[in-house]
Amino acid sequence: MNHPDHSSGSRGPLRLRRLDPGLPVPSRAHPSDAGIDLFSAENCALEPGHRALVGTGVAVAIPEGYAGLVHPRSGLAARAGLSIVNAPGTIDAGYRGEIKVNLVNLDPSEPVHIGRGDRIAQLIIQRVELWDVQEVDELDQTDRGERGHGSTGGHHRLT
Ligand SMILES: O=c1ccn([C@H]2C[C@H](O)[C@@H](COP(=O)(O)OP(=O)(O)OP(=O)(O)O)O2)c(=O)[nH]1
Ligand SMILES: [Mg+2]
Repeated sequence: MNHPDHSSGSRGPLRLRRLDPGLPVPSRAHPSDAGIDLFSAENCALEPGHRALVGTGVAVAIPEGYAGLVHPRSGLAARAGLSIVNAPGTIDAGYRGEIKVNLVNLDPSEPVHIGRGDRIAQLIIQRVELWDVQEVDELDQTDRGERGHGSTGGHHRLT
């Protein structure tokens, strides 16, 4: 069966520069995966609760109207407690610097060792709408109104 190629559409592929040619070009592990896996350009050790801004050795040119979101990888999260402080990190369309990942070790007792070349995060490119902001005196009335932060209940065994 033929599968149409939705990988790049008419906008072309994501343009990426390797700032560190010793690392492979980031790619999807499977053709239909959402995330492009990003490599660590560094070796680092993270003690429990500690964080580090880790380079990926790549810069990208995301087209206007899109953003890059840097998400954690679930395997490393489950196995080692590795996450990202600002998950998901936002890569603006105009940004041409190195993508960096603010890794954090959420394991309570074990350090996490990151090796150069390890896949530490995944980049997801999403369409975004670029809204202007207009200040107003009144907002429209809705059923929810100002109720939030658990106002609908449903937290098992919490008051
Ligand atoms: O995980 C991340 C998040 C951001 N960035 C880069 C790309 C992004 O376009 C830029 C700014 O990110 P953001 O707007 O989230 O940070 P800020 O603290 O608001 O910085 P700025 O004042 O530069 O906008 O930093 C990364 O490399 N990795
Ligand atoms: Mg900003």
